[in-house]
Amino acid sequence: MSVEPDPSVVTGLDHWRTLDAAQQPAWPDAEALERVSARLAALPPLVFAGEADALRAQLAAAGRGEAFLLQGGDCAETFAEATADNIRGKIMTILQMAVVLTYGASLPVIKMGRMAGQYAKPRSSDSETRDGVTLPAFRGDIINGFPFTEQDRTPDPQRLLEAYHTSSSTLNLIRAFTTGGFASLLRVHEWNRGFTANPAYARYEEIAAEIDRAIRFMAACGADFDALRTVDFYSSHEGLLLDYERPLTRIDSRTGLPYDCSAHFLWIGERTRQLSGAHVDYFARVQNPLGVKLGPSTTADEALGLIDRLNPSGEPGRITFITRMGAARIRDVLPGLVEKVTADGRPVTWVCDPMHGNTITATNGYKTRRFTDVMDEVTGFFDVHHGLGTVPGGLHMELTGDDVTEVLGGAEEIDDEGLARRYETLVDPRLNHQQSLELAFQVAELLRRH
Ligand SMILES: O=C[C@H](O)[C@H](O)COP(=O)(O)O
Ligand SMILES: C=C(OP(=O)(O)O)C(=O)O
Ligand SMILES: [Mn+2]
Repeated sequence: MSVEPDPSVVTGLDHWRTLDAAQQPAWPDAEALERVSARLAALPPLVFAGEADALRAQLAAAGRGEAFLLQGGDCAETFAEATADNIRGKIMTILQMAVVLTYGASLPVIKMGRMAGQYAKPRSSDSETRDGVTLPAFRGDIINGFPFTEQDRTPDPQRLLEAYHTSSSTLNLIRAFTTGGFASLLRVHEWNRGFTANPAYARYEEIAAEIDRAIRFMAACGADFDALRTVDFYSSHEGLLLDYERPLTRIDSRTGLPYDCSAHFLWIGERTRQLSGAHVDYFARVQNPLGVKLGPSTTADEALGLIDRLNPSGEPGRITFITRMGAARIRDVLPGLVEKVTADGRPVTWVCDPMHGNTITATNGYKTRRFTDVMDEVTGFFDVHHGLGTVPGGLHMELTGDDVTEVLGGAEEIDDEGLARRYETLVDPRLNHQQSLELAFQVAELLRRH
């Protein structure tokens, strides 16, 4: 039986069009956009509403300290990089980190990719100037192209369809890998043994050996490793480009309520979380679990206003606050915010993004981050929550499975010159495969100390 939606629910989904929408492209051809929207609206949803509900329940558990979220992937996915090797590398990295964190936290880890839709980027500047030529800034493959030509940089609505189809094939491979035996706990553990066998990472050997013993203990107890051959893996991206999110929003036949079926989880970015803006209005109306990024200037009133708008009834798991304060500021600014939000009583899940508050420019011009700053912010996040008796619910990372050189440091000691070796990101620097695993092992060490 299907439940018909209240007509006002459906008309409300277009209310954002009357509000200020930050960070949207200026499409040159409104009719072309309309044709694409109609096509997108007729295509199948990418995820099922029931999966988003299951994720909401798991995020609620993370908010209570009964699970831990690991969300990771590129800053900006690209169409060209949606290859089997790349997708496999990111999944492997996230699964390997998740095993280490499961052990470190003694909690189930919710696995989520910034994948299968992370194509739209907010930018500090609308334009870019090179050698006296000014063109629109690159806003992600779903909007325009990276090459610095007028044709590439002109927003093209056909890209929305390519984003949909690329997301669809990415998600298909994710589902195949995570349910077809590739993600089996024993295999992932073997990959981690391979990592710590490298002398460069010997300091993590102790935890790897402990995990090994734990797995042998499980085997001796008769654990059903066949049941551990599949994992749930959720998709997420920044809910930024409303011309994409609106046509992919569907009425759930079970409840008559709208879900944004472009991904399981959508987050509102630091630059688009204005209480009276289009993004907050739009996402308030869909049922998915939502994230909101909170930077160091966030006031308690803003955070409480976001709860009023996005989760007035205080449903557990509905809101995840992803704090990105910067290593230098987290210990000063996070406690007051967490205290005031906690006093409100409506639950939120607190997650740490240790990337976006720690971006610097290297001496040779590369946009980068220091591994030590990233780790310092994660440490500050755990310290603050432990100090307050609140729950550190997860990590939000920019990472890739490749051997890129975009973040400084780690055991490989990537330095300013080293960045040039393999700097491939089109927007923000990502931890490479090894740095991501190092981070997971260091977090496991940290959790052991706590
Ligand atoms: O991913 C985050 C933002 O899109 C990014 O940091 C903005 O970068 P910009 O300052 O280079 O525009
Ligand atoms: C744009 C991003 O982050 P923020 O909104 O926190 O700056 C991002 O996650 O890539
Ligand atoms: Mn980014």
